[in-house]
Amino acid sequence: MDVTPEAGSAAPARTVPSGAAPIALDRIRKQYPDGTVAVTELSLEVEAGELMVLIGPSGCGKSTVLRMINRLIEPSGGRILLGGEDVTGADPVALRRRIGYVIQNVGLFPHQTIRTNVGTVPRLLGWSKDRIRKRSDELLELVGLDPGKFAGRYPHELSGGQRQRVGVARALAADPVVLLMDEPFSAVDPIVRTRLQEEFLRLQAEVRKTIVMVTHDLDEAVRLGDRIAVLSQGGRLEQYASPAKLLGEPASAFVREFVGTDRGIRRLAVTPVTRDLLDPLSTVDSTAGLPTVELGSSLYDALARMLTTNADHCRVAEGSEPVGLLSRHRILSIDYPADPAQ
Ligand SMILES: Nc1ncnc2c1ncn2[C@@H]1O[C@H](COP(=O)(O)OP(=O)(O)OP(=O)(O)O)[C@@H](O)[C@H]1O
Repeated sequence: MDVTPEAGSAAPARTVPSGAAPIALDRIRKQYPDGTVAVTELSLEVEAGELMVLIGPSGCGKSTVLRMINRLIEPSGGRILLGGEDVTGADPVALRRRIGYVIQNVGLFPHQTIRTNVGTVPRLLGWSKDRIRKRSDELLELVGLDPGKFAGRYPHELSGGQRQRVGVARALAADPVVLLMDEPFSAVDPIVRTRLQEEFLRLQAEVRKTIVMVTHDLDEAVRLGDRIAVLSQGGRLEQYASPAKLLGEPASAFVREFVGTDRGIRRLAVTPVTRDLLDPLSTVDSTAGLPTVELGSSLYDALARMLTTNADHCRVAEGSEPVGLLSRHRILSIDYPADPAQ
């Protein structure tokens, strides 16, 4: 992958992985001209290569925060640091070339081919035609679209899910140090959405960008986020934590209500199968016919396998080696730490 940093890029030497920069919001504020205070004062940091999700009720300021990072919205106060560099006063157009942006419904140019759409930022950066073409095709492949089939098509000749992938390819084309995504998967139906999320996780494992994603879907946040920031009205930070911590230890009544009554199920999705939960294989007369899950897969997956096969146990393996048995009963009787706020 082309990781040539753009002139003026300030990604510091310590940035790991290369091609991604940490973001720090330092007491940023936004008051719109009509007096609405969308973001009161928000400070948080996103590590290089981390996927951070912003979530909260409608109107709490998520999109405002996101758009202040690429200065589509000018902050009223505070600082934004990208790779340690204060970009609050930087030229917004140059800044946006270092920051990929993916929005709902993508916003592809309808009269340009898919390849031309993907090459938008490289063209602005003055890359040669050959390099743009090569890069566009590489990106299309990366998001699972065969360039031979799709590069010459126009946006209306693609499905919604395919267009969304083109949007991601376009945002990644000039190898930005940060990717901002505003409800990127919400315009597609739930099945396509789940598939796009899975593909996106695979893609992120490969490109390891620093990503800030806005969503209103808690399941999406839990599935995709390394950390989740829950905001309340006025862009107030209620909690900033890993999905497991957020579901397991909501920091306030607001967060507890926000993560909802079905958080028990969601916690199963973020809790791995570990050795301490296992019984010996000899607990049952025969393990033949039992479903098998990998050590480290989620309790949710293990339970789902047992329910669909009508089994009370599943075999747990590490690679090809069976290491123990996990029972339904064990999963359902896990004693999570008490919720401190209850
Ligand atoms: N241009 C504007 N002028 C005045 N107020 C605005 C403007 N844009 C947004 N707001 C207000 O700022 C607040 C935050 O809006 P924002 O779009 O950031 O919220 P959000 O959390 O992304 O909402 P949603 O989930 O509904 O998209 C809201 O009260 C909104 O009405």
